Amino acid sequence: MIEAVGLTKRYGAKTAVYNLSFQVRPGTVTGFLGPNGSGKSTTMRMILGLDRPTGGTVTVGGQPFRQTPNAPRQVGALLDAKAVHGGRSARNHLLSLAQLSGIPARRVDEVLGVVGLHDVARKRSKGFSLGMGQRLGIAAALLGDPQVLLFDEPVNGLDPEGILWVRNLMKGLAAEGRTVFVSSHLMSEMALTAEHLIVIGRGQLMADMSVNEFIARNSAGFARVRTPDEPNLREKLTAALAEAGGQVLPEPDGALRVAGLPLPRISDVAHAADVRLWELSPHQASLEEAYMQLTQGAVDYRSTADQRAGWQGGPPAAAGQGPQGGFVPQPGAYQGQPVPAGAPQPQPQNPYAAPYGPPQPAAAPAPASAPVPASAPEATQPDNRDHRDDRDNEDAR
Ligand SMILES: Nc1ncnc2c1ncn2[C@@H]1O[C@H](COP(=O)(O)OP(=O)(O)OP(=O)(O)O)[C@@H](O)[C@H]1O
Repeated sequence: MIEAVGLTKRYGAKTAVYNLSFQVRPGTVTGFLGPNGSGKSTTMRMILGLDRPTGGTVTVGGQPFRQTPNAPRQVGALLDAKAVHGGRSARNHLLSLAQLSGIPARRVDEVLGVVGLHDVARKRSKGFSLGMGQRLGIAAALLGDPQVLLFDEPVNGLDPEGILWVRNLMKGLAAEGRTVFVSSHLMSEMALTAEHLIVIGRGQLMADMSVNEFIARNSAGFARVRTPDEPNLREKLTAALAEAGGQVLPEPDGALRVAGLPLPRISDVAHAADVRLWELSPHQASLEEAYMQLTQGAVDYRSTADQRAGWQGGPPAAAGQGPQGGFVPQPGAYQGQPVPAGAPQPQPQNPYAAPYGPPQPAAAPAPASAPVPASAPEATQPDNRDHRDDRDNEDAR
């Protein structure tokens, strides 16, 4: 298990990570998400003892990484796949790592087989494609057969087959009871790979919960409604639903997406308007939409075009798209419980984002593991990173 308590990292005036507390448990893949510059790599480097925290602690298996006996056999990591001596062959690169940690040479050939690089094992890695480099980095992480694995953007540069391979590898490692902590920007991929998510924004914890709970809390549900294909029925229903307080959007296939009204109310409104329904189904947004919603205020770098357009997150999810591309009915407004008048609103999880979508019925209270920091960290400074000047990085070398 990885455990961070009050983890903080400052680089001069810049606060990269602030008061971060979380646990990464064995037996599941835990996704680590956050916008660019939110502190994911810094957190991973602190877990691995490569950066020293300014405050707080982080342990792996109960001990700080630097005090872990025979650490490469306990913890494996892929942080930067390019951090390889390009003049060496893949096999020699892994052999040198194995020798440093007392790992037998036969394990090198094993992991080359696992990552599918056996045919190019004797080729110099400087000729490797991005995807091959990622595979070599993953091989290095697996070398010590560790119980704890950290992967920073492991699918970077991989083709669809490689992405599928990484997904199955991560799940397989977790199924063996290992702790697997993986950062990624690919939401759809995370939805398929991770069961649990830790989301940070500007160095602070924003969410620590299962993928399903994350989607349920951070995206508004909606209903898909379809009328018979007869003149004016759709328009008539649209007007009646809007009158009843619903937000109605046309779907490309002729159906309507309705937010803000429970399913029974939609049915009653349609009945009163004398419109027959051919479809009335509950839907939930995708992980990507939920993520955009949660992190929209915590993004450091955004196109000026997005700012001019008042960008508020991604486009609505494709009709009926759940996290795995399927339908995900959620408890709430669309599952038959009427919304009581004056019902308490859920407490927003997100310290940055404004509420989005229609009001939802009262949600379960936020878990203790997802606190909103009481005080904001120092103002974000422009990215002026310079690893050459960073003493912690010098220590690590
Ligand atoms: N050595 C350093 N010196 C100064 N600032 C740094 C250093 N390392 C990181 N930072 C800053 O800390 C913040 C967090 O950076 P970090 O690389 O951890 O984010 P990230 O979430 O991994 O980003 P990305 O998704 O873009 O890789 C950034 O604003 C970055 O500029």
